[in-house]
This record gives sequence, C-alpha cells and structure tokens, in this order.
Amino acid sequence: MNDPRFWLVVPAAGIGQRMNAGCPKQYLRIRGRFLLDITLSRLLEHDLFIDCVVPLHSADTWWSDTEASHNARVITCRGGGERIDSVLSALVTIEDRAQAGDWILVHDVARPCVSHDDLTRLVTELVEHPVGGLLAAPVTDTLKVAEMGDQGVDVCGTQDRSRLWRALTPQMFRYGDLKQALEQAVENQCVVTDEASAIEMAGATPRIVEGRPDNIKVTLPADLAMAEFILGQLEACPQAATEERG
Ligand SMILES: Nc1ccn([C@@H]2O[C@H](COP(=O)(O)OP(=O)(O)OP(=O)(O)O)[C@@H](O)[C@H]2O)c(=O)n1
Ligand SMILES: C[C@](O)(CO)[C@H](O)COP(=O)(O)O
Repeated sequence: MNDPRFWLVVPAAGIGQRMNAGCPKQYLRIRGRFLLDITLSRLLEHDLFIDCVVPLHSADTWWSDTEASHNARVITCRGGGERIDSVLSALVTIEDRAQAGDWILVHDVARPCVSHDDLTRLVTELVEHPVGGLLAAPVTDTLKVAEMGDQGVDVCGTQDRSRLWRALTPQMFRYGDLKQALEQAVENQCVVTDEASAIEMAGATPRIVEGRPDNIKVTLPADLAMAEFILGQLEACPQAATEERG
C-alpha cells in the first residue's frame, strides 16, 4: 500500500469579531510573536505535511510581516465569507496536486496550544480509519439550556452531558470526501462550524480522538492570557504535554 500523504489547512481568514481587538486575533502577539506564527510553527514541527495551505482574508495586510510568509512549505489562498468557504478555497488551491485519498488536517489558526503528542495520536489512530475524525475533549461542566428573558438569561433546562464532547482541531478527513462534503453543505446552504459536521451530513461517522482540554481556541479577550499561560507551561515542561489528558 502507498505511504499515506498529508496536507495541512489552517483557516486564517476570520476577522475576530468576538475578540474585538484592533486587528484580527490571529495577528495579536504572545511574547512578541503573532498568534498565527505560534500555531503554524507548532504544527510544522511535524515533517508530515506535503504543504500547509493558509486561507487569508482578502483585506489581510499583516501576512507579509509573519514568519510563516517566509516558509516554503506554506502557501496562501483567498479565504471566503465563512470558515467552510475558506477551507473549500484551500482544497481547490491544491486540487492539481492532491489525490482523493490524501489526508487533510484542518486546524484553527486560533488554537496555538495544540500539542505535538495530540497531533501524533490523531494521525496514528486515524490513518487507517475509513472516515477520519477529530480531536475532542469531554464536556466537564454542567450545561444549561437557557433563553433570553426580559430580566436576563433564564435557565430552561439542564443538558445531559454524559455523551457531549467539545470539538477541537485538527480535524482529519480524506481530500475527496472532505471536498465533496463541504461542497454539498454549501449547495444545501447548511452553515457548518466544523468539517466533521459536513462529513456527518454526508452520512459518515467521524471518530473522536480524545485531546487535551488546553487546546483552546482564542476567541474572547480573556483567552489570550490563558493561551500565553498554557504555552508557557508546555514550553517549560514538555513532558507535561505527554501526560494523560484531562
Ligand atoms: N470566513 C472565515 C471565518 C473564520 N475563519 C477561520 O476559522 C477559524 C475559527 O473561526 P473563529 O474562531 O470564529 O474566528 P473568527 O471568525 O475570526 O472569530 P469571530 O467569529 O469572533 O469573528 C479561525 O482560524 C478563523 O480565522 C476563516 O478562515 N474564514
Ligand atoms: C472548528 C471549531 O474550532 C471546533 O470547535 C469551531 O467549530 C470553530 O467555531 P468558530 O465559531 O468558527 O470559532
């Protein structure tokens, strides 16, 4: 059997509305480095990938100042209005070189704390899986169903969390399956917030690989300091990144 081939897609065309910063959140800095460069450098520590495709916003003026812009293994493309459009754009960008059976790993640029071990385990556990899957972490908080009342947000139920997992990234699917599933979701005007949702809509069953709960997505202002702390811990004691999760 041929050796498996892997590509990396890191969607970075968002504008970070919820971060409400002076620039898209992927260009905020942690200890002097763009969050984007931290994420890409941690992923590209692996020499697994043929190339890394980074969809950028059409108005992006920061990319040329990044470390990644000088990396020959990183190519950019134009992102789209939604995440799904950006990922599809990346898949189209490599359609002349990618084969249907190639593995595509999609990782949020806003998740800089992804651990080397989680990435290795995801690939190892899914490389022969018929569908692929994603890193996810079990929900550990009690989850309330709520509704906006005239006095505030009121509880209207409590969700059974025993079967609930937080979807993380990378998410790993085969090129042909992923491209077809995303195109179908776009055609059906389904708003999917991750790649696994599109694969599920196509009738397949992604596999969950349990990942570290500190693989956080930098979304709100408080997340940036949290990411800086986590990165400090991962760098200070790398062996902690190989300990059991949770
Ligand atoms: N049209 C879009 C929207 C999002 N993304 C990317 O998808 C990932 C997850 O999206 P999210 O965390 O929501 O980032 P933003 O869309 O930038 O944040 P917000 O929703 O607060 O604007 C990010 O890496 C973001 O750059 C993208 O490539 N193209
Ligand atoms: C892909 C993702 O990170 C999995 O949890 C999440 O769906 C991204 O959502 P966002 O609203 O685009 O940040």
